[in-house]
Amino acid sequence: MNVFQDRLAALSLEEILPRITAPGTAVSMQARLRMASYLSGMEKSLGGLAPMLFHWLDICNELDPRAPRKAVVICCADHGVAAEGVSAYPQETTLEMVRNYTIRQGAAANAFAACAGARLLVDDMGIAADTSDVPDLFQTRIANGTKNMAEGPAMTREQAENSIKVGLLIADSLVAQGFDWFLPGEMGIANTTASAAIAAVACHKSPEEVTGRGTNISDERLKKKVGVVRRALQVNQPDTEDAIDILAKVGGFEFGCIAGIILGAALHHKLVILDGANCGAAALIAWKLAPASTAYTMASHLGSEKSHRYMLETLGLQPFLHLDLRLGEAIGSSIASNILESLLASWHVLLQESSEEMGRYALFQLLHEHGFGDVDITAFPQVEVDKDALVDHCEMREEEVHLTDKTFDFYLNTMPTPDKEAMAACKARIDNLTKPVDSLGCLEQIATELSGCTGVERPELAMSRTALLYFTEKEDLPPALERMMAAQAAYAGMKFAIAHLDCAKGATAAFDFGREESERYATMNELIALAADEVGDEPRGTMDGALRKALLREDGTLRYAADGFLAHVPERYQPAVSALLGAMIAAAHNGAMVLLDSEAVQIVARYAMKIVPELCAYLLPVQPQLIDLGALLPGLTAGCGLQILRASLFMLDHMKTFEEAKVSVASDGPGAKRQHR
Ligand SMILES: O=C(O)c1ccc[n+]([C@@H]2O[C@H](COP(=O)([O-])O)[C@@H](O)[C@H]2O)c1
Ligand SMILES: Cc1cc2nc[nH]c2cc1C
Repeated sequence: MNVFQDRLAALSLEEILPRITAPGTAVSMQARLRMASYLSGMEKSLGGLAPMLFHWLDICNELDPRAPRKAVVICCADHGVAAEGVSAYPQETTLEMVRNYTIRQGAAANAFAACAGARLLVDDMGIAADTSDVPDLFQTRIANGTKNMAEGPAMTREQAENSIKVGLLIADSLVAQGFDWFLPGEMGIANTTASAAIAAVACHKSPEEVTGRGTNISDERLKKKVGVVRRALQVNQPDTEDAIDILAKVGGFEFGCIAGIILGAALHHKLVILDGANCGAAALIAWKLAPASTAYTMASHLGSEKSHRYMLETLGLQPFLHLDLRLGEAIGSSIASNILESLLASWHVLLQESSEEMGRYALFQLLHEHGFGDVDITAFPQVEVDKDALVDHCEMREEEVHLTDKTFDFYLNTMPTPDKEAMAACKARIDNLTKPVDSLGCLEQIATELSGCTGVERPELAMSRTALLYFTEKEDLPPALERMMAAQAAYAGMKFAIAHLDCAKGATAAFDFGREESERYATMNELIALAADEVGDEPRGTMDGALRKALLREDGTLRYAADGFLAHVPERYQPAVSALLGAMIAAAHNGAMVLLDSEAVQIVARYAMKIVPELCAYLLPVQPQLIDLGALLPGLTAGCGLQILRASLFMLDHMKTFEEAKVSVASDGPGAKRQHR
């Protein structure tokens, strides 16, 4: 049964596709000007986030859009090629997972859609089993699974077109329900064999270059899978220039549906945040049908499937999350949506603040001079933000600071170590959550590390209280900047503390200041985020560069022994470096995990780990390890790191085990040893 059956014949792709055109750029031009005027040169500090924000403003054609309403759509289908033994799981896993999404609600898609505040829609595009008894399943089935593409076409041309039309109709329905951002995902045993074949054709690559491990299969099975992809291409000879031909011969119904959702989003000026390689394969189909559709998409992460890199290159998209994901289910896109949403919220606050500060006339003049005189700057809704409630200001004490009873030796001798038992139990549970083993990559690692720091087998979301400690020598931060940082921190759920350094007091006093403030916040927070900015009269954003130059060799290794490295730090940065050192040691000593905001903070942390090796287990570097945005605005990167960490806690909290959800476990690859029911 397909709820759209009666409407499919009336839709004509030939009529619809030419209507897809790229968004304009007028709004982002206005936004760029405003940002430049508000942040007076600091707009570069947003790194790659600003272009993402502008991208959405252009798509929706609004300078100050509302908070986005998000829909995750999981398109499910089976694949005849599963008969070739290309997956680590049996075909019935597709149906079992559909029950998991809808009835037990214990899959990754449930956890991460909740984390993103998104509505979850689960769609049957072609499961090879009866799903009539599954509640809340959107019935849009094209057929009971595709045919085995290693023996002939996976589907007919008509079925391929219909799967795209279903996606278009789903997009229409999402628009009618008021959704702004679409996050398509998929589930279907053996579908990474199909997406590899699509990538080989669309990106002009060999089967070896694009065939990955999917559900984490063994070397032996991977070899076989490469052969199956090769055979599918030889048998079918898909026409590179004909997207429908590619989809029909080596695709799957869920790929067609996602391609349709992308095309529909483009028609309605909505944003699609792409997920892993399977979404990439669908985006390639949409791109071949209507190249402008790609302008309505955004990449989230670079997944572990080999084809993903080539797909994004072909589409001209830049992923910014590096979480070693190999799952699908809109996991990367859910996290990305939170990060983009947080910037959108800060942008909104910035618009409010700055229009008050600069005066409407001055703003109007500025815009007018640049040819945007017709912008209605009075049209932005007002938000009430109590600035004082958002920011703590911490000052160094007036009297001369002495080392208190907690000496450096005291910290060194009493540093805690992570709870190995809790970590092992946490990891064993994660291995048995309903997903291919290790498929949530860094998220699994972060959750396990937090378990070690807290000594709790299953840390809860409530255990991610975070204080952002931002060390600065500046007396007066530009108000718009402070407001933006405060908004960003508030949105990420971090207590924002500005710790004012008085450099005249010297490095030892700064160390004590750092350690005391950090200790104070660590008693109330499980996480301490550490940020600092440039000091002295250097141009902005130079502390990273200065420390890199002073403390690292060309190849990125540490230049000095830990003992006395401070003497090699340029004098003006010594207080900040000392304060950071004190803060990270004191935080870890109190069992708090430390989020490292910038490259400078990371360099300090690498020296700190040489002094106190136990620190390693308590530190969470964010950029470029997890997120690659080049963002410099203090706290922004740490805030993104916190969103990633929180996502991992949603995983622990919401996901069910194979046993609990009655899902089949792996029979191949590393999962075969570690998963059981
Ligand atoms: O989209 C991805 O990047 C991705 C990477 C690895 C695995 N998957 C998921 O794993 C399943 C397909 O894996 P396989 O080994 O059965 O082809 C399917 O349900 C996908 O959602 C998805
Ligand atoms: C095997 C398996 C494959 C998946 N693909 C997306 N989610 C999944 C969950 C499981 C359990």
